[in-house]
Formats: sequence, structure tokens, C-alpha cells
Amino acid sequence: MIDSQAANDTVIDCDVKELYYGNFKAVRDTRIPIKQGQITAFIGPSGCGKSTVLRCLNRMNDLIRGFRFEGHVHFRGQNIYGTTIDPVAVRRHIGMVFQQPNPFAMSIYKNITYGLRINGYRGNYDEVVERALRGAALWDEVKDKLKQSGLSLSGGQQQRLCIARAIAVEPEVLLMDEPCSALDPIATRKIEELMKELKQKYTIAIVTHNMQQAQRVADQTAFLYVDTTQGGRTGYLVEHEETKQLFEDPQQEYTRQYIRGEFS
Ligand SMILES: Nc1ncnc2c1ncn2[C@@H]1O[C@H](COP(=O)(O)OP(=O)(O)OP(=O)(O)O)[C@@H](O)[C@H]1O
Repeated sequence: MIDSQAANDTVIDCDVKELYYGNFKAVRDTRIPIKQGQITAFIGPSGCGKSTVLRCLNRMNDLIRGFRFEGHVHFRGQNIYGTTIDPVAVRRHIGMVFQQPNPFAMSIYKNITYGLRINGYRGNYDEVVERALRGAALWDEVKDKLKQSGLSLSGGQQQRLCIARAIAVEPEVLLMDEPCSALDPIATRKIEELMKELKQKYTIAIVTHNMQQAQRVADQTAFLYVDTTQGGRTGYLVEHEETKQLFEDPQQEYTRQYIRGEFS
């Protein structure tokens, strides 16, 4: 039985029973509740489906040919794959930051206002730009050069600009797909500190290769592994726990071996 308090805390209920790219079964049996105001990390070896599952949470897989899945993703109780649901509207509520910083080739200011313009926002753009850049801990570094290209910033600044762009439309959830993998350790730490601040306002799910990063930032951690027993390579959820529990007292032998580095 699902405890009702726990159910209320769940912003996204993701239940991937089977997920395919064409004939290839990429993921099975992965149910991960994304909890309000918390950071949930997806960890596991390459190819176990971390990014695939993350992209299911805001329908980013829709455009991939041959993609289909059985199961459900409910955002605040609503099926985001429902026939009447507009995926663009889903992504307004559930934003995304990618592995490679990908600012648009336009000014810092326009990077932030782009999403507002396409959504027909009629409020004060200057205010939103400042709020978003402050929220992404970038305001002090760029406030005097808002007309400069977003591409003129350092990698770490570009990633914070992408975070500012994502939060400008006030989503409820932020999905981050290895947001630090292209960054040096100092820029990485800045993003990690920023994530801890952002979770006061946003619910966050992050894919990371880095177990130390999961331990530093995540409240919850989901460990996925690859099942090769049927001749394929199908990712599945092994264990989902509070981060401390998962790393200090995992319940599954595979988790124990993975966090000890006994396989990669
Ligand atoms: N667009 C696609 N078309 C076909 N297969 C795909 C596609 N994207 C991913 N896959 C396959 O699905 C499986 C899961 O990939 P995914 O990128 O989700 O794993 P991951 O755990 O995030 O891996 P990594 O840590 O290496 O990024 C892999 O076998 C991958 O080759």
C-alpha cells in the first residue's frame, strides 16, 4: 500500500515497465518516484538507461524514431503521455539541462528571454532576466555584459546560463543530464552548490557518472544496472534509497559491488 504522505511528496511518478528503441529493449522494471524539493540521482554503468529514463520524465524521447514504452509517467497525478497533453507544455513544467552547455548563439539576455518570448510572456523581461541569473548564481559575473554572446562565457558560466534559461520559465522540476561532465572541478563544485540552493525552489533529478557527486548532492539515489542474461543489454532499477542508506547500507548485492568499485 502506498503511504498517502509519501504519495503527496511525489512530484513525478515514473514507472517504466518496458522501453524500446525499435526492437531493442533498452530499459525494464524501473519505477522511481521523484520527491518534492529533493535531488534524486540516477547512477549506474554506461548504457544502463539513466539518460533514457531521465528523458522520459519530460518526453524528450518523443522525437527519437522507434521509441516506445509501456508504463506511465505521472506529473502531479497527471499522465504526461496522455493523448491530449502537449509535450511543449510538459517541458515548461519540467525543464532540462544537458551534458554539454548549449547556450543559443545570441546575447546572454536573449538566451534567458527566449523561452518567455515563445510562451508569449507579457511581464517585465528585465526582472525575469535578473531573477533567473541570480537564481543560477551568475548575475554578479554577467550583469554588466548582458548584450554579449552567451557563447563568450566560460564552460561553467555557460552551464549556469543554461540553468538560468531553464528556470526563467519557472518550471517545477529540473532534469539535469550529467550537467558537470564537461566542466573542471571548480566549475563542477559551483554547479553542485547551486543545485543545493535550487532544490529549495525546484525538484531536481540528475544523471551522474560520479558516485561522489551523488553522495555530495543527492537526497535520493537510484542505482540502475544492465541485465545481459537474456542475450540483450537491458537496463533496470536495482535499488532506490535515500542516498546515505544506498551508499552505507545497500540492500542489494549488485549495489554493494558497484559502490565498492568491484565492477564498472
Ligand atoms: N536514440 C537511441 N537510439 C537507439 N538506442 C539508444 C538511443 N539512445 C540510447 N540508446 C541505447 O539505450 C541504452 C541506454 O542508453 P542511455 O544513454 O540511456 O544509457 P546511460 O546509462 O545514460 O549511458 P551513459 O552513462 O553511457 O550515458 C544503450 O544501450 C543505448 O545504446
